[in-house]
Amino acid sequence: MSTASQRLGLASLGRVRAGGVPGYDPRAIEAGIVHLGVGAFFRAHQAAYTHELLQEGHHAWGICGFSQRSDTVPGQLAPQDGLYSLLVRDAITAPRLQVMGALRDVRCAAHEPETVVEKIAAPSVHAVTLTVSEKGYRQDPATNGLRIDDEVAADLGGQPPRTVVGQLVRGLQRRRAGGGAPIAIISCDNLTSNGAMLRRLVLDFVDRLPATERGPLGDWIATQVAFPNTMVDRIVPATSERDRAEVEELMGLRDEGVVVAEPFTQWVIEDAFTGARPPWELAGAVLTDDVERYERVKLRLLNAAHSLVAYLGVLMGHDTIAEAVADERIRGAVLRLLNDDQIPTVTPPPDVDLSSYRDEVLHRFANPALGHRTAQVAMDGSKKLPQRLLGALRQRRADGALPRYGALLIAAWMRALSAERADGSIADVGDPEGDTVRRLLASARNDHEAVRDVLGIRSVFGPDLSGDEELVEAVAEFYTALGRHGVDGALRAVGG
Ligand SMILES: NC(=O)c1ccc[n+]([C@@H]2O[C@H](COP(=O)([O-])OP(=O)(O)OC[C@H]3O[C@@H](n4cnc5c(N)ncnc54)[C@H](O)[C@@H]3O)[C@@H](O)[C@H]2O)c1
Ligand SMILES: O=P(O)(O)OC[C@@H](O)[C@@H](O)[C@H](O)[C@H](O)CO
Repeated sequence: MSTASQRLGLASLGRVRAGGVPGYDPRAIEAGIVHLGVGAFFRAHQAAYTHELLQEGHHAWGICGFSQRSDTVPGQLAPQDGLYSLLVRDAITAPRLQVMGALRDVRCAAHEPETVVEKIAAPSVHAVTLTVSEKGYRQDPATNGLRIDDEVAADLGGQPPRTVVGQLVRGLQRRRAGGGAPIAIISCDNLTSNGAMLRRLVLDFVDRLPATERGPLGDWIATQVAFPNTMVDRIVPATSERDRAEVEELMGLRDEGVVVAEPFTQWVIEDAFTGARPPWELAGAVLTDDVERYERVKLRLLNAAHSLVAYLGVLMGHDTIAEAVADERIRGAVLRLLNDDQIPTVTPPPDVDLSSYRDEVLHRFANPALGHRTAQVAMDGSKKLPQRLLGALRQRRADGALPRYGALLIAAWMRALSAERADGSIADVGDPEGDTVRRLLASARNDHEAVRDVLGIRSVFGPDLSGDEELVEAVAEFYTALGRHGVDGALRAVGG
């Protein structure tokens, strides 16, 4: 019974029954890193690399983490002194459990905006890492600059910062005023050129400040603040109550902050720093001048395939990615998407063989122990498809090819946002453009018009795709087939 177990924490660390515990004293660690967005991925990825550094004696690199909006994670971790366990699961071996001690302080930025600013400004901090999801950056796809909504406007007006970019700029502003030690801001979200994009948003915010407030801040950021691009990879599903119960059983202590991950992990970081940095290469990270090619392979192969598995899986009633990819029809479609439409658009780095990469991705998706839900991967498609699919799709169109499986992926996303369940209600996988898409679908006179209208959402599809008649026709064909004959019918149509 969970109520009988003592909670994981510094005082109970000696009673951990199974699994590794930190080989360092977490109380002796200094927080040289600030992290924004203490979600599941960060705890299984960047914090796990950092934990390895601490194991090696690099004790200046603990992490002070901030959740952005809700205090759920601080509520789970603060009573545990920042300790949590990582449960690594694969199909064959028994799960491996490790208690992580890198997170030395965890707070909610919405409740303590001033503390975020203070920590970013602290001279002992040399890096800020971020996993705030695609949405968290508030990029305006039309301009590639910042989308000025009410919260950004409030941050620009000098309110305690609520947005990620506002927090960064106010922290950097204070840092400069306090001596101006260089720092690295490291986006770890699945976005194309994530570092360059974040730098642009930060400088855009600075440009919009009143001149008296701005001063030479922009010039200082341009020279003293590094925004390395990164490619991050590890499949980390949302933690379930079953995961927590399993860890409690194994460890003999209750851990509310458990994260679950696959064994595979990869972190490629652009070697472009202006000051001290954590030596993450000691934990297996790759520092390179060429992140772009790794990132493109990952987004266009792994993430695009993930989205297709997720949407077809949702439509066919498969709850998990592993179940969906075990379905030969979905697996076949994913292989065609990769072979026909995506692989021709990437030039891999020298150490990556695309066929092996593709096969490994499918093998990773098939991991039945992860329980990664199709609905989780399907969420926020309008923010993900541009990175995963639309760049490759435009490239194929410029080459004169019609990426039919890419068109199927768009049609499946549209259907997943609007599919009718058995009880007549409309499925909603969660997407910032969900209401817009459903409104456009409801008002169109036919499927062709519906697709043209949806591809006319410029913030997702840019100014060009709704005018591509051949593409609109292909998406409409699969959209109709999905509606009339289900996934099987659409796969027959796309294969023909
Ligand atoms: N989970 C994975 O397998 C995985 C793998 C590679 C990369 N990533 C990246 O990490 C991100 C987070 O994934 P996760 O699994 O930790 O998800 P999660 O739901 O556990 O955490 C999401 C984090 O993003 C923050 N966030 C969400 N919307 C925001 C908004 N509008 N403004 C500010 N912050 C916001 C939340 O506060 C939370 O800290 C993904 O979006 C992706 O870019 C995840
Ligand atoms: O994290 P998201 O929501 O951007 O995308 C969902 C998954 O495709 C993604 O998290 C993958 O699991 C991950 O990118 C693997 O490294």
